[in-house]
Amino acid sequence: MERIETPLAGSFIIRPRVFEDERGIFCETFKDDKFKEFSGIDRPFVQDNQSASTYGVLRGLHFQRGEMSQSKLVRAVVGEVLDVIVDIRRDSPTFGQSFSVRLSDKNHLQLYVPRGFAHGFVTLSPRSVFAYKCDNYYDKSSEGGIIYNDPELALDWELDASELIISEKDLLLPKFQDASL
Ligand SMILES: Cc1cn([C@H]2C[C@H](O)[C@@H](COP(=O)(O)OP(=O)(O)O[C@H]3O[C@@H](C)C(=O)[C@@H](O)[C@H]3O)O2)c(=O)[nH]c1=O
Repeated sequence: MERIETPLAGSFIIRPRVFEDERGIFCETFKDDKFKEFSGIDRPFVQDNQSASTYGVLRGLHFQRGEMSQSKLVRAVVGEVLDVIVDIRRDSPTFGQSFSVRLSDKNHLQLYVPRGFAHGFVTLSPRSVFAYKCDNYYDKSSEGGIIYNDPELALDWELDASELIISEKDLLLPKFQDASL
């Protein structure tokens, strides 16, 4: 298991060691001690989530505010997604900056999304199963979001707009400038 830097302060990628043989593959997907070493954070993950999506499904950009903010450790168990994060911590040197990485069942990469980041992903394969750990519970009243195609953020989702499948809720999200962070 190794830690790979991203340009956004506090966020990093985890690459597990993958063992391959005639049966398939094996890899460790989470180790508490390694995670603490990589993140420097001693806070337990308290909720695991999973979603399944078809090609073109875009979920995001989401975050929870204040005391209910969540850090997430995300990965694609099946298929491939483009995962996108935006640093929305006003006091951060990388405030407003974004980073994206392809996560797949081939590269086995995981992305650590710190508290104070907006997060989203789009499915690039026919189907994806996306799994993530959260260090705070889901709280509907703390949910916030930013519209995926905000012109200021100018995120590249790699697919044509006509291919995207987005929930009504996500299509109504505000621009970055108007979002209550
Ligand atoms: C996220 C979440 C949703 N739900 C419910 C609310 C709703 O009825 C249904 C679907 O919720 P959503 O449409 O918000 O699901 P989704 O769009 O997949 O939301 C997720 O998107 C990605 C990008 C994230 O970063 C996650 O933190 C989360 O916000 O599931 C829970 O019960 N617990 C949860 O933790």
